[in-house]
Amino acid sequence: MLPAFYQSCNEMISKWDKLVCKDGSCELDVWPFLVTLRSDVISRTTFGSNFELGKRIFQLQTELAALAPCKLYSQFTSLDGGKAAKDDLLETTSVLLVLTMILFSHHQDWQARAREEVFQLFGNHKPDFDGLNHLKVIIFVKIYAKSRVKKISSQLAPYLVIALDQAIPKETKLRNLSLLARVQVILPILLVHHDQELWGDDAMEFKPERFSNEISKATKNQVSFFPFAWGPRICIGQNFALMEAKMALAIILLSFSFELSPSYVHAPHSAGSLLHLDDKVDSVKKVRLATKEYYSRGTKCMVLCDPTIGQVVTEVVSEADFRAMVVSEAGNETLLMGVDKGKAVENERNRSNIRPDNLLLTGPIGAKGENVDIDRPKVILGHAAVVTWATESSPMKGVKDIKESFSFFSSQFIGEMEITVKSIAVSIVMVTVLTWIWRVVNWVWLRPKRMEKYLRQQGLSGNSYRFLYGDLKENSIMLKKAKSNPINLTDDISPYLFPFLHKSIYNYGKNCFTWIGPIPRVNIMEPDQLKDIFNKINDFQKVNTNPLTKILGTGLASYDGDKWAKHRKIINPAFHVEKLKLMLPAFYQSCNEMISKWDKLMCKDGSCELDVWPFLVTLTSDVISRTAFGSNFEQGKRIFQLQTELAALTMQAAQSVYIPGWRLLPTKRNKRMKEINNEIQASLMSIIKNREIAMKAGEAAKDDLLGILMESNLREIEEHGVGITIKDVIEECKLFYFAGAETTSVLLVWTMILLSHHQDWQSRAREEVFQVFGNKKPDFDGLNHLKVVQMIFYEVMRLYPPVTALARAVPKETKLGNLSLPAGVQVNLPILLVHHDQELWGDDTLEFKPERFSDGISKATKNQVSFFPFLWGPRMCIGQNFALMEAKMALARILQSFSFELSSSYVHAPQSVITLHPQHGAHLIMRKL
Ligand code: HEM
Repeated sequence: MLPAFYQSCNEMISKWDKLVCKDGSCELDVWPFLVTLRSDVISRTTFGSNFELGKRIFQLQTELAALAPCKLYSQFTSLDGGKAAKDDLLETTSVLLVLTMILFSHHQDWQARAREEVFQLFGNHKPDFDGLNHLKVIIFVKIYAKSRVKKISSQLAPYLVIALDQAIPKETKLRNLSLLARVQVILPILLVHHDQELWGDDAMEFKPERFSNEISKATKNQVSFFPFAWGPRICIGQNFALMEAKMALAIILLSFSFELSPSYVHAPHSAGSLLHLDDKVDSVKKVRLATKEYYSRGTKCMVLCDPTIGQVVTEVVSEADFRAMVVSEAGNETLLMGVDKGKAVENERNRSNIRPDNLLLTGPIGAKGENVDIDRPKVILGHAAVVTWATESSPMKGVKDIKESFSFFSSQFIGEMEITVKSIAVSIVMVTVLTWIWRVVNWVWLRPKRMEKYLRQQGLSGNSYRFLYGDLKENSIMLKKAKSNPINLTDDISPYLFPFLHKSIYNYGKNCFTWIGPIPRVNIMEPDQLKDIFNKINDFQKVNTNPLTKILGTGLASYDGDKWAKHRKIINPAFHVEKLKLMLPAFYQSCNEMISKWDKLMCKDGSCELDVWPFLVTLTSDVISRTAFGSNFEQGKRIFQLQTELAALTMQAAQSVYIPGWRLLPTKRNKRMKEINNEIQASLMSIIKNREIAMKAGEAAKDDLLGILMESNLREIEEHGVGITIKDVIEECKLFYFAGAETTSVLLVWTMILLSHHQDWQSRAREEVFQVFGNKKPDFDGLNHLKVVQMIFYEVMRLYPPVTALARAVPKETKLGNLSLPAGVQVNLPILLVHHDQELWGDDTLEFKPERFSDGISKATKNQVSFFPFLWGPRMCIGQNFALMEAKMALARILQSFSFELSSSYVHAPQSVITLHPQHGAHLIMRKL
């Protein structure tokens, strides 16, 4: 970065060269040049461009600082914002340099020593890095500022006032002090730097020799010098700033000598949180400042008056400074500059009398000035000052009537401020509205059309995009129509469940695309492409269509990336086979309760007609209640009912176009969903809290899903410092409920329906169960040996997969085989359609033939990704073994106790409500064995 420093410094020196008069000297206000230098260096080193290019940004920032000091204020008090850091950088080094020049002007001996050192090291050569590191005399002291000014000392002596404040978030011990939460501590850097107890009687004197033996010697190893702050949050740009300042000063010293101009007014002050120098007049060679500079530039200026004598008494401050004061301090205690009556001056000639020790503080000035009690200003020290307004054309000299001057100020200045603020507000609203219009137009039209063109170029086909709704309307009409026609058990259910997709595939081929509102979804049915999608979980992410659906459960199933990996790692142990064994009694108990209920419903002839669907739903939710929470279903019943209701509402919501922000509207559905969610959260929270209390009381972690999850989380925290939060645990529990109960009851119900229809397979399954267990209680090993039952389950899930289709989002342009998918599209993974695909499964694909799986899945699929009821790859269902074990236990107990067949009242109507439900239930004739 050194060349950038050098170039910027040289540019400044060249400008000064041009300003020098014939006698080789000139009077110059160096401050603006040093500010420009600073922003030039920042522009070059940050953006690689020169200042001219960044000038606009810089101008805008300066204007912003003037108009919105409150904003700046807050930015600086929390030193975390990036912008704050940048503004910091812009100001601080210029302040350091200007004060160094002022002090060197006043202490010519040190200026000479510094110049000597620079000449010795560089002669007339360009300063280099090593040389700059060897500059010892140039020591910068006590002049660094970076936070908001908190207090101004009455003896606003030589340098700048500076303090850092630190908020205390919780009650904290500070040595022998106990500080309450929210108290703030002020670290008055300036006062510490000037403290006689720390620095001796000559604390206020300019003596760079203090630092001849490094800072630690000068401070006697105490924390008494911290212009760059101290500790872990020490200014990150310290070296940058010092190197830049050394370079600038070296070049200045090599080119010029300087002294104070007689018109120099020493008045360091601060505006907002930044340190500015007021009329910082310095001289280069023989100097004289153009005090009139503000006037000659035509800039409006402020004049400070002494209210007691009603006269203009002091120098101009910049308009920006004044705006800052007015806006930020309205109604609050205000810091204004004025003069002590005794030292007040009556005319311009004596302006130079204004010294820092004449400064005083005044009280509130009111929002628009109206409330100022001119007669009794709240004077903290000395006399109040009132600010009036002057322009080049009407400089307000010798204002007699303060009230007059004040109303002048109110009408002119505030009026102007209001207009400016109004026009800025209007511009902001306009820009915001235009941006939103652009976004909406892009979202509903331009982007979909762009993507459509791209997809067609890939050889993909589908309907042309229709405004906003895409294919949704047609889809919903077709779905309604399909539902009105009853189907038989042997019919293909895909046109019934997905009539629109079915038609699209028929019209455009398997790789067609459909429109989910303005988002195109490419259908993928080719096993290799599916494999790629399942493996590349970061390229193909979970779809984030409707935030409403998140209410159902955000847990593991909805995360991506690191969060997913972490949660999966913590939850995995809960589904370990060893843990499954421990859950078997819970499975057994729940199944037995169901069987007992059925027993009680039997008529005298030992048979009855029964809709088994609600019983199976109760069974699986009972199992998940017991295994997840160690409590029985009755306790979790409410949660389960609510989850079911929530699923139905979510499905409704997911079928309409997703409009951002819609879910926040207080529609009946949205309100109900929120209510349900809150109740579920509260119930789960109480279960988890009770568990925590028990664990704290020394009870061993339970062997249920929640206990194992909490234990695994604790282990993760011990090993890696962070685990998941209670809120996360709640989300995972909600997910267990939904993913664990719904899916398995669906598997069981279709199994019973299909076994009713295929009595031969029912007999074979029962035979196997009796062979393995007789009438005994099914055990873990035995369940693992149920081969026919396993084949039946696979075939049921092939024909009736509980999860019928999934989608994935494509966040960035991605290759998939020979396809290139643009960012923003989605891929559709139609599990059911792939499971029924004749090309993959043969002509008998729609037939119920469990024997396909007699040699396992890989043989049945010929090692292709053509069967994935639990998905495939790293995101495969975590509860697969749990579900299969539970289903085996249930079917074994049912087969041991009953035979069953379809009732004549059974209506075949599979319905996709997230999972594949039997719309009209499962009416069977059950016979006691
Ligand atoms: C027959 C029963 C089940 C079927 C067919 C099934 C199916 C699936 C499918 C297809 C996925 C992938 C979803 C996606 O990535 O979009 C999945 C994920 C998941 N399932 Fe299951 N599931 C069943 C039972 C269970 C059970 C009993 C539990 C827990 C008690 C469970 C817990 C989960 C979880 C936590 C995930 C998310 C995994 C991840 O994203 O890493 N599932 N399941």
